[in-house]
Amino acid sequence: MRNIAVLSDGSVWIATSGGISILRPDAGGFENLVHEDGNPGSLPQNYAGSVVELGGRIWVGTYGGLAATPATPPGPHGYRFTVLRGSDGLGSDNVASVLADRLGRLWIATASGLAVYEPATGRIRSLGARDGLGARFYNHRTAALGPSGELLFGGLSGLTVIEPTPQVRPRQSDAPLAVTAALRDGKPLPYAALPTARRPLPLDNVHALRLGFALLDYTATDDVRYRYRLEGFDAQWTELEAGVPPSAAYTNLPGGNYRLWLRADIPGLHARTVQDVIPLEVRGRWYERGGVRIVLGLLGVALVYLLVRLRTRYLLARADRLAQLVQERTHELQEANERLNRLASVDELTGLLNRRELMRQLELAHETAQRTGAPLSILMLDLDAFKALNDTHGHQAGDAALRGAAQRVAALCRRDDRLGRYGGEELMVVMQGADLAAAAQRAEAMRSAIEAMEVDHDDHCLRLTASIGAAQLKPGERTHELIARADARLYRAKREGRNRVAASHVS
Ligand SMILES: Nc1nc2c(ncn2[C@@H]2O[C@H](COP(=O)(O)OP(=O)(O)OP(=O)(O)O)[C@@H](O)[C@H]2O)c(=O)[nH]1
Repeated sequence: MRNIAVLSDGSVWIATSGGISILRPDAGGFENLVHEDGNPGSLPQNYAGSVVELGGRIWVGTYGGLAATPATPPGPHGYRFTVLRGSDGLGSDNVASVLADRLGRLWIATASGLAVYEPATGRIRSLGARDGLGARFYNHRTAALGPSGELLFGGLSGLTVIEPTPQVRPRQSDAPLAVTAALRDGKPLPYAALPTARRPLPLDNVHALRLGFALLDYTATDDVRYRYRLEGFDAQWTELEAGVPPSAAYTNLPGGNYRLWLRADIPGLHARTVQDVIPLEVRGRWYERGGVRIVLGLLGVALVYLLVRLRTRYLLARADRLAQLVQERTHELQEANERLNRLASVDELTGLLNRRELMRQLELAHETAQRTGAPLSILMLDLDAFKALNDTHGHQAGDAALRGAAQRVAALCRRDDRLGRYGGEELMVVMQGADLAAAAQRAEAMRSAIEAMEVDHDDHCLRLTASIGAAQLKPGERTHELIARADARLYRAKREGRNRVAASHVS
């Protein structure tokens, strides 16, 4: 139990460390008021000390602030409290003691200062050294009213005695706020040249400016709170920490006329705010002046234009180079493809069409013949006794002979003919537009050209002959049937003694 107070309606309020218990003479038992989480109208904190009735309200000092509730009997929701806290001007939430003076004011001692509250105006004023207060920290429930109405509060550094009088008018200081030092680029300004509200500070080519300022009243300097704002430059006031010599600093201010607002807030029973305005005249640097700006702007535009032109030219040249490169690469690729196609369709040894290409050409000629009805004949040509030549003179001699025969036959081919190597030492000639008689006649010329051929190899003169089978496409016949017939005639030529042309079928 911390305190007992008998109120005007006869109820007894008992403040304890676990809330308030109320005893009414006409009712049995206690009504208990405690803090309830989530209920802002409940007691702010259970540790309660002082209970004071004043101005139709009951004031309860707690460790959660000063709580007040109407003294009239509670409504259906019970007592509902409003709270004044440290942030409202009490100095701390931790209320040590509360006393009412005979002028109807509440004096609230907290763990961090002493404040006076006027219920009529709702004003809270925090007392300081300027009001003659020597103590700062007050103990719990160490307060009493003296016989002449003086208020006594016990604190860590002694006893505070307050004699409340309605006409307390201590000597009021009207000390002004003034600039006490100025540093331009680190160089101090003589005292006589310090700026005032009527004497602007000229700033020519100054990078860094620092202005020290102070309230010219040196009682309880730590209580004074300072702030400043440069109109036209700062969006907000800059608050300075208590105890630090106040100063405002700026660097590289753009040219123009400014007003530096300085402000000092003095707390206490007679709290007041002092303000001063210092004009600053910053002359623009050479590049900030009108004409120079226009010239610089034009130069900038010209530079950007030049850069864009140069960049465009560079990009166009690069695009040209790339296009040229792409063209060169495409050409090389085309050539490579052509080479590949040639390689894919040409026989390496003889330089004639290879079998795959030969068959493709035969199919094309077959399609044309089918479509146009023009005759189509083929020759199957096989070198005679080629194995013996290989065996006698060697494989390379065989190759040379094969190449020689291919050249002779090629020399006798026409523009529309297609000559290819069908297999080992076997050649095929596709003759578009040639009937059997014409084909047989030209086969005979080829045979005789091979017979007359002499191939020099390793001091040897190689001679050889060839057998040829000729066949003309019959209506409706397929290519493999045509080849089979020509082949059959070739073998007949072989059977009949080689070195001859067989152009008709004799079984
Ligand atoms: N040097 C060489 N020989 C080849 C090539 N292709 C096939 N030959 C050879 O040609 C020979 C063909 O022999 P055969 O099929 O018995 O026929 P041939 O000896 O010509 O006798 P006939 O056709 O009956 O007159 C084989 O010995 C193959 O090795 C080649 O590209 N170069």
